[in-house]
Amino acid sequence: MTQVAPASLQPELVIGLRGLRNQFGSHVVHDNLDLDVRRGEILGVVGGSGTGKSVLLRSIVGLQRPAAGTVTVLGTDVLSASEEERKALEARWGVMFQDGALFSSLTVRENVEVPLRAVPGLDPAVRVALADLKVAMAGLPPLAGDKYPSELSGGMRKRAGLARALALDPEIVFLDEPTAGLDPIGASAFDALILRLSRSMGLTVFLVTHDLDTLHAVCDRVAVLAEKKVLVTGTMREMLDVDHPWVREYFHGPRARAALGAAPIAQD
Ligand SMILES: Nc1ncnc2c1ncn2[C@@H]1O[C@H](COP(=O)(O)OP(=O)(O)OP(=O)(O)O)[C@@H](O)[C@H]1O
Repeated sequence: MTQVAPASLQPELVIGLRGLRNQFGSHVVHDNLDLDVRRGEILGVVGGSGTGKSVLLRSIVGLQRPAAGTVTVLGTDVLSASEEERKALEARWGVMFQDGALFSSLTVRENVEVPLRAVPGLDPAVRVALADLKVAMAGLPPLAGDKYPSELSGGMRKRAGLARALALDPEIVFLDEPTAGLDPIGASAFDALILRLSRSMGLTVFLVTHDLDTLHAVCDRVAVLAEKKVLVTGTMREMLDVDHPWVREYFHGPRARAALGAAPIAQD
């Protein structure tokens, strides 16, 4: 008999996608896609190139309107939310895009201040102090706050993008390929930072990645995009038993074996 955990012990869902469909003209990217994300977990979203990982992220945060389906985030139906509800919701999540998506004419501190400017009645000196705190939390040296994005390395720009995503103390952060373009040492430092922030702040992390080392090092669960939907979700260990050509190739290939040998594993 299946044992059902009492409601108080069941993980709280912070994102629920049901029957999601995304298409561009006649090109269907997602069809009848379902996905749940639990509070406090780090979920890695993987899939072949063009399977729609970024489109999925964009449709959750409201940058891409799905053709069908529902998107529920923190209990709010995103697609039918009023402007006011959406604004309230956006204050509870942060997004870090691949290149950091920083404003080039603003310093790092000023970039991090941008979301804080929406907080009514926040004293400018407090805003600056909060921005400096987020810069430090993202692992940047204090002087980085005065620099312009063009003066930073790629890894530092990513950290600056993360600092901005953390500006409003979000409950969820969305990270689009955070380690792409980083050298292996920079990438593992970024992995460690994500893990530390998630565990210490109870952050839920929705992480699009191709990086097997990242999956091994930080992800509690993995969701595989294939055949226009989330084909399977589970731990890295569970992925090894999935009988699907792409999943087998990805999780059993030479790169996967190297990552498995190299990385400390965050889950069983
Ligand atoms: N604005 C757009 N207009 C038309 N087609 C788009 C648009 N955005 C994405 N697509 C298409 O949707 C598909 C999925 O794109 P997406 O960027 O989400 O893939 P991905 O899984 O993130 O790929 P990669 O791993 O290469 O980054 C691709 O075929 C892409 O060309």
